[in-house]
Amino acid sequence: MENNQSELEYELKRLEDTIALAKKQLSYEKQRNEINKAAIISAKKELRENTSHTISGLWSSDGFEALAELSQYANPITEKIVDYEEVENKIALLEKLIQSPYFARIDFKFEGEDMFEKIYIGRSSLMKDNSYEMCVYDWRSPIASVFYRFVTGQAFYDAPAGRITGEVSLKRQYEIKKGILEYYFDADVQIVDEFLRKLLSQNNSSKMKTIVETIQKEQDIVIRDMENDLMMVQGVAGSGKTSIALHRAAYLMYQGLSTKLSANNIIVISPNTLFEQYISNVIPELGEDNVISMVFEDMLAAIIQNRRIQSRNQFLESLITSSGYRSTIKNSIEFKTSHQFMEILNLFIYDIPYKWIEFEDIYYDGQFIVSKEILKEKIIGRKEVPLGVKLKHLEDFIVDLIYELKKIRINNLAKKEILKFTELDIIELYQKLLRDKEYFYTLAKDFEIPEDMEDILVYTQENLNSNLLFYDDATVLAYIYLKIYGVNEYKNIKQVVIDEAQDYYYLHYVIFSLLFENSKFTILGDINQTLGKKEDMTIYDQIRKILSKKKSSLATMDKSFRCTNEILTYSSKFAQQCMEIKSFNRKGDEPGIYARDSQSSLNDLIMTEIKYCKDKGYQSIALICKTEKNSLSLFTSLKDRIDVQIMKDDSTTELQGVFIIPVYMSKGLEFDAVLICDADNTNYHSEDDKNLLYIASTRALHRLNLFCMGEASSLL
Ligand SMILES: Nc1ncnc2c1ncn2[C@@H]1O[C@H](COP(=O)(O)OP(=O)(O)OP(=O)(O)O)[C@@H](O)[C@H]1O
Repeated sequence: MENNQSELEYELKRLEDTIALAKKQLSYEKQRNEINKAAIISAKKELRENTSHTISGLWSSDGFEALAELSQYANPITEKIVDYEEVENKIALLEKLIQSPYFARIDFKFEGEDMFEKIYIGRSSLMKDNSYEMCVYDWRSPIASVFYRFVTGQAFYDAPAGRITGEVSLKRQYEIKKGILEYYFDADVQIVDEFLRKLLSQNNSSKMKTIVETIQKEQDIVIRDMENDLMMVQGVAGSGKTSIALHRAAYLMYQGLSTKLSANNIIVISPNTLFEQYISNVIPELGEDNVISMVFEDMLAAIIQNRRIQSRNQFLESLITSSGYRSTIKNSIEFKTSHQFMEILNLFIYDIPYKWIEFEDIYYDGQFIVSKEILKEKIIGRKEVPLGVKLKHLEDFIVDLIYELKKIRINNLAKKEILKFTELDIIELYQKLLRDKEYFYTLAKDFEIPEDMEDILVYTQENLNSNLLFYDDATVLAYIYLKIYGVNEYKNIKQVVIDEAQDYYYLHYVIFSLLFENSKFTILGDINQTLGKKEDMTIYDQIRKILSKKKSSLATMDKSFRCTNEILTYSSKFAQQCMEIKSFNRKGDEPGIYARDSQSSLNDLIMTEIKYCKDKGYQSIALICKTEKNSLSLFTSLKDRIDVQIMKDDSTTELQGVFIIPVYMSKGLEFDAVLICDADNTNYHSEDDKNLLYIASTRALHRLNLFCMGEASSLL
């Protein structure tokens, strides 16, 4: 690319000045933290010296005074530590900034002004000393949106004070590494596309990367949306949904500076641990460290407590592999997470104090305290208070009555005995609901129930007797817990980001709405990547209804950035819900289907393909099988021939080198090359299997091939 010499000199000088400014600020911040550190050490010493004799006596009669004295010394230390950590964060940002201070520039003339201003945009901002003038603007600042949304000409952006209009005369992009300007180019649409194509052609790393330099206009609109309480995205595989989700979380953090949103106010919910680990670098790389990240099953486990829960991966494995039980498993989760069953549960929960709690007259030390009628009345009234809370109040009421009459505080053992009925065993209650068939069918009489309801009841009873809570029952129990005890956690959450939206069922969304009653939501999914159930666009209407937010919007993304043209065209035939899928026009090899008569000759072929991929320099080569069972058998036959890993439910290994992975675990991830290794007709024949093939084949960035022993799947 030719650059005018004086422009180049200008840019080199600009870079030098920016780095010098950042270095100066870095040295200032480092000095500040040396002082902070010394102050913390001396304050700690003071605390030790002045309070050591009282710390041991905290439980003595003058303990309270000692505690007050202790906090008098401890509080300033806490403040200094917070200050220290803040400066440490600044230091980390400046160190990154010195390596690569900005990636773009726009020349913008504000309406009514004569001169174009040069606006440099980087991953974080840099302010000139002793002024409010920006040397580099954060990519999340309002003016930076002009870079993502406009080419040269008239442009505008929305600032807190309102819409600002103006004109763009130049858009420039830079590649700066280790403080050195490698190149820059003035961007028109074609050149930007070319730049992006080169970027997308690179080989994969084991972790997801940031996309700040190339965020597309339609992605930027979602990332910066502050209008909607519920922002939904339906995007084809590889359209950047996860990227958008994470950049949006970082953007909301930045917005939080003005809206008092703190790190604890944003939660990103991941479908599983492997995915959580895969995306774990992005938000820190965007300069934000403390966004809460949670795996959905862990949230269920936190609500239910003390019971081991079947993971979604384990659930999918059993759904996919079990031939006899398959339809029962599928119908069971579909029914138990449906609106109908939720209504049945609501009737059941309403009934609990009438039918399932045995109130008793209370005696203490032989003396009558209170009648069961009074106790029941107290529980049945005040419908707006959750049952669990009322039972707790009842407990206090009885204890107080005893104290009034007997003037003694009862000990815990006696309390437990007296108050047996105020503690509910939710699992036992749920079992009763399913065991008492007459009662169950009475509650269900107005609702549509599945034809194999009897099988589902038997299947559930068996599962509840095992020491693992199955995924569907865990969902139901979490719902009952929340309805009975109310929500005590997540009260401070203001923004919830949910990826892989198509994987959650009706009741899951009800749980989200109970947990995060006052939050705003960003929900991203792809109906073509649904596993274990049928899904179409109505899922988004359902979500809208369940979360019932004032303002909501659904954006659709139809362009895939991940796969080559050939892979995308091939994968599209597995997409069941017709929607146009555009590719980024990146070329590659045609996917091939290779069948062999014996496993050993198939393995030889797979080995040849792996060698080819390695020679091409591919960093991540995924051998995808339908199930964990198939993965294990492939692993056994290859492990002595090649360095290969296997991904299982609890794997947290980096996704690098050659690995074998069941298709449902590969969701959301991507690999340089994909080999679908069991593409025969026994494994893939149904409509559900089509979705599996869609997911597996769209994981490939550059190369996709399918292998099978015997007859190839008729779906290929
Ligand atoms: N604007 C962009 N610039 C550069 N790369 C991008 C951009 N948008 C997406 N990508 C890249 O495309 C790939 C797919 O993105 P991502 O995983 O976010 O898509 P997705 O819609 O969540 O995919 P899936 O639903 O298949 O899991 C990633 O490698 C991501 O870095």
